Amino acid sequence: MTTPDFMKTINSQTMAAVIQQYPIAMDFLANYRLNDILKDRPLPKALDQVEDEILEEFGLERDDIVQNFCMFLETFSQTETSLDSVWSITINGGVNKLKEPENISLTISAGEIISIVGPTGSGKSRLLNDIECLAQGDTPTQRQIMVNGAEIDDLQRFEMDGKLVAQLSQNMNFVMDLTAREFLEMHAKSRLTANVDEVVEKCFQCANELAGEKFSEDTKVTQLSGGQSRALMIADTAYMSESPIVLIDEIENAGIDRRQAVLLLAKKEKIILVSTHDPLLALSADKRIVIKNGGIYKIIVTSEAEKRNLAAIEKFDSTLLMLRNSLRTGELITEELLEL
Ligand SMILES: Nc1ncnc2c1ncn2[C@@H]1O[C@H](COP(=O)(O)OP(=O)(O)OP(=O)(O)O)[C@@H](O)[C@H]1O
Repeated sequence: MTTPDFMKTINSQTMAAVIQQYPIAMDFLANYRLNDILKDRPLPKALDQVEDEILEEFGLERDDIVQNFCMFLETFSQTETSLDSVWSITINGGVNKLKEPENISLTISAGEIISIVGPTGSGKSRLLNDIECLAQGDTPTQRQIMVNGAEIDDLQRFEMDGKLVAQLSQNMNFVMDLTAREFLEMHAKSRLTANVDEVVEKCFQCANELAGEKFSEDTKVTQLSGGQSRALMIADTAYMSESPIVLIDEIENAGIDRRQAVLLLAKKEKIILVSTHDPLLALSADKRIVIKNGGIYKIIVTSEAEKRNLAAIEKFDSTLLMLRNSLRTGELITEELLEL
């Protein structure tokens, strides 16, 4: 929708209806100290009731406020629609740490899960960073990232900066002292989510399914464990983020149902790249990129035979999980326990 389209909506719909559709509208009103305007009528009519003094403070006429409001909504809605249309990215190879060419071109489509494996220090995070900054031959690897099969120019790179990729990194440090519900609500509103309560509820339930240890809506985010905060961010990314690409760095230590987390994100038609040392996660992906000496050394498509091995790996994994839980609860690790 463009500014003139928003103008029509704003003139014909009550502010209550506009706010319900675009909760971020409340932030705009708060900026102009207009939180308390009458919401049972369209904005121009509501502004008629506002004292001149308040408007003079900002040096604005009533018409300017309406115009600015429409532009504000247009800016936010554009961020949403332009990102809807990313259906693939292509990694064009550069060079490894020895400056040998990678000689590859890999296209990854929406809904695909790609794992990245390789020894510590081999360059897995570097590859994720190249994708995040939409490298154009200007990083140490000289890789080039294309979007929807086409090269991107500086302007597009700038416009997509920070919007294309949601990065779930190892450490989730929350700086604000909000409850889990307040945190989710804040995100829902700033992302123009239409039905805030419903989405917040879904996110919260999903985070609790993923997290080993349950938490309540009133738990402060600063008090969540590493695993719980990771689960909260994964649910938040799945249900609210418009970013078409999700990069996950080392999910295995997080104490959450990591396989379920990755499958959930893929179901949302996102492009998922997971850097991992974990066989369960690596084989859950459609393909895995093997990194050696800073370069893409192999791309392996997960075969049906490998997928069949997942069941056996899951069994090992649940034994390990059970051992971890026994340790945590102060039990002794006996031979009987290992034979279970
Ligand atoms: N092709 C390359 N050319 C030059 N430097 C590179 C290249 N690839 C990676 N590096 C550099 O090598 C270092 C280690 O890479 P990185 O941190 O990506 O490893 P990693 O595989 O993620 O390690 P870990 O498993 O320990 O997290 C970084 O400084 C990175 O910038």
